[in-house]
Amino acid sequence: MNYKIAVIKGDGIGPEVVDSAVEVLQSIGKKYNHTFEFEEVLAGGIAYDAYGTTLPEKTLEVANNSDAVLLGAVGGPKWDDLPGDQRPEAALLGLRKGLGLYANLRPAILFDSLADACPLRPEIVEGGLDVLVVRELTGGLYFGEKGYKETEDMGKAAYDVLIYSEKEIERITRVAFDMAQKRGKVLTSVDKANILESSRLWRKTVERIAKEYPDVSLNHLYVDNAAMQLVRNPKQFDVIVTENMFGDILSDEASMITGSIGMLPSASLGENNKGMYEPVHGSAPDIAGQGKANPIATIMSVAMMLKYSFNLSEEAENIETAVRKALDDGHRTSDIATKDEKVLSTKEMTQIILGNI
Ligand SMILES: NC(=O)c1ccc[n+]([C@@H]2O[C@H](COP(=O)([O-])OP(=O)(O)OC[C@H]3O[C@@H](n4cnc5c(N)ncnc54)[C@H](O)[C@@H]3O)[C@@H](O)[C@H]2O)c1
Ligand SMILES: CC(C)[C@H](C(=O)O)[C@@H](O)C(=O)O
Ligand SMILES: [Mg+2]
Repeated sequence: MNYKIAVIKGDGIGPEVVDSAVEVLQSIGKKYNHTFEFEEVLAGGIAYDAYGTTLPEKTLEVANNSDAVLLGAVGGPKWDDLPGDQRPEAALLGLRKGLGLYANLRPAILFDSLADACPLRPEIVEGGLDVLVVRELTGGLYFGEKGYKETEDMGKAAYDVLIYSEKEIERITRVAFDMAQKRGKVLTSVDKANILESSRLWRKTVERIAKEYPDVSLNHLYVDNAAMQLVRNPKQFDVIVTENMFGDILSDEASMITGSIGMLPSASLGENNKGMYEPVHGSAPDIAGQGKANPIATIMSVAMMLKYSFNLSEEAENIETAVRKALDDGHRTSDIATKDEKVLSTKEMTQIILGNI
């Protein structure tokens, strides 16, 4: 089969980790006789420098006309002083909204051989860890009305509105229940229903949808407690569903349990098979251009692309097995290396994984 992939490398370590993932896709293509056609387009700071806009129309058009999108990361100190709607990060939100990608899957899996890289005590993560964060991606604080206003006695103020409709909550809840049904059948919905009106609607809606999934056990946690429970006893979680901002924060926290944020992939999905695949981490300006970035999050993101957008489960598993073997054989980038382990560069780790495909 022929698959068209829009490639958006972005800023910082984005190009380094995307190059690794593209090589992995090419190798899978050769092995299984698929043609992956890549079209590179710009978004983020690099697009701002080239065209004066972080999300050129052509980028959205190519993304829309592709079977899937592969994205590195956007942003960096160079563009931090731009107005909010012109920042590189706004391009990412534009892509998510523009492509209708409301469901963000962020699986946090602790590989056995990385137990040493996990900052939690061994007995807390014994037997492995496999948590899926299902993050709502096109609503909430990120997309509500925002702006500035003058107050009477406190001077200038800024605001971001947190708004969720029932429909938005229903569709992400269904995605989470569907996922839980295929996994451990436990769903934890995370909100702040003791304070936020939007969370009270969230909880009520999740409970209503739960009636369609009697085989899945549902529980609710407030987000502050969920953040604590993730480090106290992460094994209690199977699937977590939550709104945009809480999901952003909890998935970074979950990533560290897997050893490093450099390990966590993601899939952003909508109503059809088209998805955008990106590592959970950012552009890591502190290590950009040094060949230090861990490419595994992006490589595992293309495994998710094969599974969710192209329905190529065997090929996806081949990538997962290749990554697992590289780790089992003791290969480490700097973020997951402990003590005296030899540290590999981005390219060296990629070569090891390619050798396992
Ligand atoms: N999806 C995205 O495009 C995305 C996501 C998060 C942050 N950002 C942007 O990235 C920039 C930097 O943000 P930040 O520093 O808060 O978060 P970050 O994820 O870029 O980096 C946090 C820390 O993790 C390390 N790290 C991240 N990815 C790594 C990898 N693959 N291998 C090894 N170490 C890795 C970094 O070196 C840094 O110390 C900001 O402009 C931010 O807005 C973009
Ligand atoms: C860069 C930023 C807009 C983005 C988000 O908050 O969604 C990032 O942190 C992520 O987790 O993908
Ligand atoms: Mg984030």
